[in-house]
Formats: sequence, C-alpha cells, structure tokens
Amino acid sequence: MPLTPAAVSIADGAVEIGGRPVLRGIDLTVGVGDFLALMGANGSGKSTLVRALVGLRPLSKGEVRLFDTPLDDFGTWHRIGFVPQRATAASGVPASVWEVVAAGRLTRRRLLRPLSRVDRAAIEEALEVVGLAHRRRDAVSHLSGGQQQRVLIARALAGEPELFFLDEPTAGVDLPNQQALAGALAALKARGATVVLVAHELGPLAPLVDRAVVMRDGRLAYDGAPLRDHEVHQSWFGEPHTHHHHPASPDHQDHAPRVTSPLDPPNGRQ
Ligand SMILES: Nc1ncnc2c1ncn2[C@@H]1O[C@H](COP(=O)(O)OP(=O)(O)OP(=O)(O)O)[C@@H](O)[C@H]1O
Repeated sequence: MPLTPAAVSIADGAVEIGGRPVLRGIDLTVGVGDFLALMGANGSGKSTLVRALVGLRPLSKGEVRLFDTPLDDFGTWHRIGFVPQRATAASGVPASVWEVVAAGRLTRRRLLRPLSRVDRAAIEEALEVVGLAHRRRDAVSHLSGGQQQRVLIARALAGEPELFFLDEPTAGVDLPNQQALAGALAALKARGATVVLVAHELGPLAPLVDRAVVMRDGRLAYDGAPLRDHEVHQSWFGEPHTHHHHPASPDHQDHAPRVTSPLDPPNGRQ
C-alpha cells in the first residue's frame, strides 16, 4: 500500500491519435498533495497526457483512476480543476472578469439556483488569490494575455478543486504575472491541493515543485527530484534515466545552468 493516497494515476496508458501512437507505456501515480511538473520538448505528449488524465482523450490501452475511482465511474468533477493550454478567455463576447470566474462555480451549484453566499465568497477569494479583484468589472478582452490566463486560473480556483491540472500556464506570460501565478499556486498547495503543471520552464514556480516528470517521444523519460534547466534538456534528448538526482550534490554545483532555452534544438539534431 502506498503511504499517500493517489489523486490521479495511469497504468500502462497508451493513446493513439489518427492511428498514430502518441503515448505509450505510461505509468504514473500522483499522490494527494503532490506538486508535479510535467516537462519535455514540444510534441513529446504532455498535453495529451493531461487530457487523458481528465478524460478528454480516450486511452487505447491502460487505465486512469481519479481519487482511486476508474475514470468512467468518476462523478465528482467539482474536485477537478483544469486550465487548458493557450486558452483565451476573450471570445468576442464582452464577458466581465467576475462573470468568467463565477462560471467556475457552475459545477458546484445546483441547477438554476442563484449564487449562494458560499459561491460568492469562493469567487471573491479566487479573484483575490490571482490579484484581479480590482479588475472584476472589466471586460476580459481588455486584459493582457497574462491577466486573461489568471482569469482562467481564478475560474478553476473558484470551483475549489482538490486536483488541479494546468497546461503551460506561464507560456507567453510576463514575469509579474508568473509571480502572481506562483502566489496563487502556493496558496492552493498550502490548502493541500494536488497540482499537475505542464511547463517548459518553471521560473518563479520552481520552488513549489516537489517532483518532475520529463516526457520524451510519448514516454516518461525521467521521474524524480526537480531538475535544473540543463538537466531537463539532457533528459529530453539524451538517454532516458529514472534515478533520482540530488541537486545539492557536488557534481551539480559546478555546472552553471544553460543560458539557452530548452526549446533550442539539441546540438547535431537540427
Ligand atoms: N488533435 C491532434 N491531432 C493530431 N495529432 C495530435 C493532436 N494532438 C496531439 N497530436 C500529436 O501528438 C503528439 C503529442 O502532442 P502534445 O500536444 O501532447 O505534446 P506536448 O508535449 O504537449 O507539446 P507542446 O509542448 O507543443 O504542447 C504530437 O506529435 C502532436 O502532433
């Protein structure tokens, strides 16, 4: 028996898209309260894995369990929060920040009931946590991309999820917005929530991460202690390795982190 109960797990998972294998042999268990960073190169399968874990992408093989319940039998979706990749809150409809965040409460509300005081308090708290309470009346379309991303995170937070998936929440987001996001996720973590975060670079989120998983070509290439940027780069393109790194060990202290982006093509593979 594992010491910590599992928030989400996938066993021998595979996904095919258009007959092409995109994920293969995925075994991953995320314990309650874990903060996991899912890393890897473009196209390595991170988004597909997150989609499979929330039931948006069917498995061709294997099983997903949410809070120890097979995905098909899982019914308490208000426990799950999901912020998809490159989502835009602005869709031409001039929704206000408050309205978008309030929409996150829908899975908790009973049908056609007005928002309760508890609902309103949760919406307020979510706005506070992402630092957008003062913008509540503004049209989402008037906000910057980073602020829109925070609106979407607040929408997911308003549902008070226990298990939260975020797909590249920092992509294209400036540093102050990344720092605000780190604060929001730290609050969520302190509350005991489980977080699965897809990220190319962790930036201000790095101190929150307990565990890193690196994907390569539809498989898990590394699972262990959080990696530095240059180590992630090696895991993406080098030999798969699954042993635990000890970032404080002397052989790591001599290496300065790579200045180049992990998105750069590896040497000799252009
Ligand atoms: N809807 C789709 N139709 C066809 N192929 C897809 C689809 N979604 C993903 N793929 C393919 O599956 C593979 C994994 O894609 P996925 O988006 O999961 O990777 P990723 O690691 O999240 O990449 P990125 O960092 O670019 O988001 C890629 O080869 C991609 O082209």
